[in-house]
Amino acid sequence: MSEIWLYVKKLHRFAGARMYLNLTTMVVISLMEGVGIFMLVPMLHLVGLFQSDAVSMPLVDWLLRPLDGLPTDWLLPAILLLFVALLTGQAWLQRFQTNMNMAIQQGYIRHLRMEIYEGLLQANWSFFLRKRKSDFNHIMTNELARVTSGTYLTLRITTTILFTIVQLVFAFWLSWKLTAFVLLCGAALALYSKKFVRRSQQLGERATHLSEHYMASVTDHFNGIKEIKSNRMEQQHVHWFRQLCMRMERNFVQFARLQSASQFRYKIASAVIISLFVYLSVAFFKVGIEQLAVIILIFSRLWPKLSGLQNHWEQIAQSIPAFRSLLQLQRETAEAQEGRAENAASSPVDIAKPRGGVQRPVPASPAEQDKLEIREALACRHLRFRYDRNDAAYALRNVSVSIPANRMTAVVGKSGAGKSTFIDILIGLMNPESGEVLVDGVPLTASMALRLRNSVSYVSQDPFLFHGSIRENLAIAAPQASEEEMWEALRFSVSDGFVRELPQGLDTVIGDRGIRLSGGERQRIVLARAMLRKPSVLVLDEATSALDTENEKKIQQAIEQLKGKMTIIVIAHRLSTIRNADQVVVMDQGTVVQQGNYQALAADGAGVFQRLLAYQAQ
Ligand SMILES: Nc1ncnc2c1ncn2[C@@H]1O[C@H](COP(=O)(O)OP(=O)(O)OP(=O)(O)O)[C@@H](O)[C@H]1O
Repeated sequence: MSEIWLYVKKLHRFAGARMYLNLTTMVVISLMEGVGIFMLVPMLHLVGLFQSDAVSMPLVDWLLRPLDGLPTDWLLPAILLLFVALLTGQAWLQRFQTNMNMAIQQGYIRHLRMEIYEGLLQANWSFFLRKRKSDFNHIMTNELARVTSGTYLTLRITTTILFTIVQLVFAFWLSWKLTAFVLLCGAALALYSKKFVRRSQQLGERATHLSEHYMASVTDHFNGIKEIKSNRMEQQHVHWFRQLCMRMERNFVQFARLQSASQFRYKIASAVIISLFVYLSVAFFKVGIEQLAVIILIFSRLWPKLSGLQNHWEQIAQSIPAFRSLLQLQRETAEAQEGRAENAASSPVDIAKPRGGVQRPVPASPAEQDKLEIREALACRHLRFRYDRNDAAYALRNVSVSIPANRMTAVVGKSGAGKSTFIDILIGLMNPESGEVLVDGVPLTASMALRLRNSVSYVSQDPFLFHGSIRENLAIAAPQASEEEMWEALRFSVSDGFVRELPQGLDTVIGDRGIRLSGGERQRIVLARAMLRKPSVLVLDEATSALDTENEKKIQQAIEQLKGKMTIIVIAHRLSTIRNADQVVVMDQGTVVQQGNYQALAADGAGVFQRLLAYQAQ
């Protein structure tokens, strides 16, 4: 339950006075409804249905006092007019409250979405290494919807309780004995219904687990659709998917059954209670017919609200696991914020939970565009790093390298040697377990790392393009870039030719992850995008691996023109591409085994580099 209150408090912080106005409006609406019910008595009296005098009813006397001086013939129209005015006022307020509710609810959803998304984007890279990406989709869609509807239901329960209290005050006024009797029955029913709430929570946990699984599998399957189709694995996937869908269906049906079973019992109980109630009123409490009519009216309005309360309660219990998942994610992202001082010392695997509530993501401290330029060298000393501290294997062991500014450094080595890990630490994406990164001799802090990355353009082995036009994919890196600058960047990456030939040129939509382009074309667009940022450090991690020799050569020449203007770090498997590097760093099993210029390393017969060259020459 504490999770729910945290989100109700968030709603309170978000909606502020509007939340109180909303609650107050609800109370006023229920008061008006109570008064409307009371007014039925004098109306029925005036049309001759009730024999006794209406003024024997408490409150009615007070309500009708303003009509005292009126002639008898005007009394009924006057009361009817009042009745219409009252119901019109109530309907207006109801409309106002519904609209306000919707505005608050939708605003709250947007607020939560933004909070989670910002929190995620500001989390450090180590956080993402531990997580399954589909879980974010799941939380941001399904779980967020469950949480917002759960929060809203909690508010509705609060207003229903307020409504109930107001109506009960009316009922107590009329007959405290009958009201106490109904309340006792209600309490007994609520106790009996606890088991339904418990079961709802269990089903909710299963629903969370299943839909998480569903989202992860669907994402995986469509990411791997080419393999599935090429290897004719459709049937296995369909069969597996059917099983999962059936489990989800069973879970939802079970929850619906649980709800209908609890409503069924409520309905039977209400029939028994109403019968007992009427019998006791007439046989024991000797309640007047007007009071009995009003009490029955009040309870007939109240009882569905009480059974609705039970229904809402079960739905809230069902959504508690979603509250937990969301809260857990927000805590973890808050803890993994980039720029937090403690991140500098923490490993990716031992993040502690913050005590108390969710922390508001702290915006990245340095100004967004504040760049950290390297004047002399980007270096590291005695770096050691493990992806998992429970694992004995180190991805980096005692790595010390200096990368001179405005020169080209190539990092080479066998697959798994630690090249990408080294670069990730160098640009401050991850923190080493021990050792340090130095920018011009100054140890890299968490906030410096953010500024350093403002100066870096990183092109990965797996180029990221989104479903949009080439222009949009370029502009995401440099929104202010002019058309001419875009073409210049495309010329650099030898992609201006093929882009010009596309049906809509720069405005051609390239499909999901750039699927309508070839692997090499995708790499070239991403390289152009990297250049548009006008970086002072360019990191190319196997960035031209999918290119044909001719285009790779052209790009290589273009990159060489950059020497002296920016710091270039190239990770390459094809060693012919790094012949003109100023420095080559050779890695093997997490350590730097050789360092020097290409020719010197190639001449070293005992070195790893010569063996790598020899393999490629075969
Ligand atoms: N996210 C991760 N979690 C756990 N271990 C990892 C992770 N990423 C890499 N490793 C391990 O760390 C070691 C170094 O990997 P890294 O990706 O840095 O090698 P690499 O030299 O860049 O390889 P490649 O040339 O194949 O890209 C490998 O043993 C790898 O299995």
